[in-house]
Amino acid sequence: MSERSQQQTGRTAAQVSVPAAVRDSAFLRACRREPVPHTPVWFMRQAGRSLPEYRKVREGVPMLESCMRPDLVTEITLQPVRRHGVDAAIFFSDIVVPLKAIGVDLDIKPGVGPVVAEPVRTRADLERLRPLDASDVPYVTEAIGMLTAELGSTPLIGFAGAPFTLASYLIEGGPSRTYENTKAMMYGDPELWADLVDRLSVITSAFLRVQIEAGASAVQLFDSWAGALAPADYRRYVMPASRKVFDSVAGYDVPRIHFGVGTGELLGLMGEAGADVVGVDWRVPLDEAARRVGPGKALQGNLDPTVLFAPREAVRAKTDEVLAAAAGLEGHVFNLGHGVMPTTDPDALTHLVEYVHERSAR
Ligand SMILES: Cc1c2[nH]c(c1CCC(=O)O)Cc1[nH]c(c(CCC(=O)O)c1C)Cc1[nH]c(c(CCC(=O)O)c1C)Cc1[nH]c(c(C)c1CCC(=O)O)C2
Repeated sequence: MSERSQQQTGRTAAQVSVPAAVRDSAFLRACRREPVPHTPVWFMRQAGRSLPEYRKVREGVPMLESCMRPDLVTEITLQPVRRHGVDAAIFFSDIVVPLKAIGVDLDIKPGVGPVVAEPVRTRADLERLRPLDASDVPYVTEAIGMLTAELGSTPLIGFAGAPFTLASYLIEGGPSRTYENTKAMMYGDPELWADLVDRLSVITSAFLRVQIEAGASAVQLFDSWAGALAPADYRRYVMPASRKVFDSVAGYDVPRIHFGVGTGELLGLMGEAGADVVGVDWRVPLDEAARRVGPGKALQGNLDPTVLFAPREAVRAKTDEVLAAAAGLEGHVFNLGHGVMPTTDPDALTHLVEYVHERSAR
């Protein structure tokens, strides 16, 4: 833990404690690979456009503004917990919120995603990326305080974007399918690239620590687009920065989850970067994923989110396949292989939570 954040809170990592009832939840037990009464379930993007109550409270409020209003953050985070009975809440925010908080000119465009006004391409551009401090994101601390009071024994997952995925938005200026400018910097100016992802690791580490110190009892590092990389390039250009993030929160009693899409070839390395739980998309069955990740780590996943558009019997059959592949794992957190799609029927999600609980009850 940095001296700076110790000064801010007057606490050391060992003094930030998770309440016993939260610590004993099925979700946190599964993350620690301990026996569970049932397989815990939560969904990436469980809060959001699939829920009519979300669309209602978001009416007329831009995405980034909603992330900065503790009353809205609290309400939106709680909505899927109330409706679906999931085993964990995920803090409502976005991976670009810490960048916005340090003054990067960006917006989240509906249906598009994050768009950066002036993409980062040169050494001079790096100067815009100063470290983040708890005082830059007071609304995060406030919202998490309100949330943990409401959530009782339900754990709250904090999250951040990993350096590679954040760098891709900053360099491309928005979403990309090819990451051509990102890779051009990575291969063409490795020193500039290393400086960029190092700065991002400092920002991301601070953002996760703020959430943990405010009461988040697990953290997920989203390297959503890392699947665009070959393993050797991931190891060389990305893993050191992600490892730095995981190391910076290693002293807390809080599991660290790492997730990306299309990362079948990277699962071992993503575990090695410092995760306690490795997230798996739907392309690799969980028993095979466990072989790739190796012992000592729990897995999270991995129902294809589009399965929820099929009839109930098909959803149940595909869920049984996931549970069967996970049967020999040391720890399993049920999730989708990527986020809930906005057009998903919310009742299908509620049914899925009930079904996983029922089928996995021990
Ligand atoms: C890549 C990424 C982003 N943001 C995030 C990631 C990593 C997760 C992943 O791989 O999907 C992380 C994220 N973004 C959001 C959450 C909330 C918590 C949750 O999972 O419920 C989380 C965990 C809210 C959001 N973030 C965003 C929305 C939609 C905005 C809206 O409802 O108006 C939500 C609910 C916007 C956003 N922000 C981003 C994208 C691609 C989009 C979607 C663009 C669109 O389809 O409109 C960047």
